[in-house]
Amino acid sequence: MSLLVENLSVGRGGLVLLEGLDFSVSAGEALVLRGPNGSGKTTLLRVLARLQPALAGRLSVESDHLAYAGHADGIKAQLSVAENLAFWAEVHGQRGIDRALEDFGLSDLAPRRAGTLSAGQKRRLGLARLVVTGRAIWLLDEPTVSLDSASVALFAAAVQRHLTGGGLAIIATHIDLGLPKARVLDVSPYKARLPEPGDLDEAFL
Ligand SMILES: Nc1ncnc2c1ncn2[C@@H]1O[C@H](COP(=O)(O)OP(=O)(O)OP(=O)(O)O)[C@@H](O)[C@H]1O
Repeated sequence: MSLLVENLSVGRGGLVLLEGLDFSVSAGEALVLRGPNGSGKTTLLRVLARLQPALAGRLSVESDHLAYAGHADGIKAQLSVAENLAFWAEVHGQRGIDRALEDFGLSDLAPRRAGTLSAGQKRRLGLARLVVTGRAIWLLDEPTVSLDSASVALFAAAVQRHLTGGGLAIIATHIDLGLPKARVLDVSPYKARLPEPGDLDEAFL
């Protein structure tokens, strides 16, 4: 199990944001993406998750192994916490939600309608979804937003268990997750050069 990126360029809205990215992540490893607001971390994660195409370069990963958690929690408000997780488990052909409930401190909230959860509880449910997918490659965008320090520790422990079990994780975050062995990739050096006025074709001026 691995994810390999070679000379990758990514962008949004017609602009190249990052170019020349080269990295690989293997089973058992976590890669933390860092960089200022707007530098392109979300865009990179969306490309890795195959939600949008790369502009250039190569991405080698098996799509069937990907689990993406973006800014939206993807929670069904009318269903209970347990029903949400059971739904996602079934979608991914998995059984059993107890470990996900325990990992994210949701056991007591299992019967609660998800729409009534607090922001941090919703986020924990959104992250617990990853566990029930049974997928090996977690792509996580700002996973700790709304989480208190105890919940950040729960999340870090869940990621560590995932890595120990042979999974891998790529995580965009501005905070220290407390994952001692995680590698850090600062995307800033890969920032694409903006086109100079002289680069524009006269026909378009
Ligand atoms: N749908 C879109 N259309 C055009 N531009 C976009 C779109 N989405 C994002 N952008 C722009 O792309 C750039 C990169 O955004 P991105 O969300 O990838 O950055 P980020 O590094 O994840 O930022 P943050 O740390 O704030 O989450 C930003 O300038 C942003 O405004």
